[in-house]
Amino acid sequence: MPHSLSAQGLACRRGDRLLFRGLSLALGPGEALHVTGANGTGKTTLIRALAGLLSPFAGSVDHCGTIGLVDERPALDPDQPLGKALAFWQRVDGCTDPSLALAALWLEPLLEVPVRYLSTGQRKRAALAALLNRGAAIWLLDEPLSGLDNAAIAQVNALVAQHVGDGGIAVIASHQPVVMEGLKTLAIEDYAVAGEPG
Ligand SMILES: Nc1ncnc2c1ncn2[C@@H]1O[C@H](COP(=O)(O)OP(=O)(O)OP(=O)(O)O)[C@@H](O)[C@H]1O
Repeated sequence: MPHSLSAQGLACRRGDRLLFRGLSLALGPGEALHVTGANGTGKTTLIRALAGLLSPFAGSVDHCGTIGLVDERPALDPDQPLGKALAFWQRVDGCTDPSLALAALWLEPLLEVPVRYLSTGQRKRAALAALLNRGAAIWLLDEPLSGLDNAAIAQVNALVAQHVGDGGIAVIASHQPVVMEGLKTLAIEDYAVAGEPG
């Protein structure tokens, strides 16, 4: 069955506040969506709902294909050298050749460095390498460009474009511009609940 990700009539609340409602989307192979919105409007909440980590208040999410999530939590053991921390996920994800991901994100010189010593941008690149190694069809990326320098931003844009060009699906929540042909956009404010400031 082809990969897909969809949401119907989604409403999500955090605490006692309804953030958005009536949000529907449908993505198939080779489609990408840029989720935009001011701080606190619910981009992270939407990504977590799409990942199945948060139950929506109303509506539903369906997907077909493996999900790979990158968010502010890199899920890499801070006490391990980067190479070992990544190797843990390589075993979990059944990745036999991490060399492409390490090269694509310029991580080879950092493999002996404990994760806790990595800079913000280096840590983000490491999380993206783990995503590449996962081989997931559906990428859910929450602020994947934050903390990255210009070269890394260009590289991540290229990697996402390549993933989508290869038939993958990507949802990218980002304040920064995402450069990709055919990219759809979802402004989360369009689904904000009236009288509920962000
Ligand atoms: N566990 C929680 N309990 C209560 N409120 C929460 C919780 N987590 C988040 N919120 C609130 O929900 C709102 C949406 O948060 P969310 O992280 O989804 O926004 P965002 O659009 O991703 O923001 P940003 O651009 O700053 O990353 C915010 O007002 C936030 O304070």
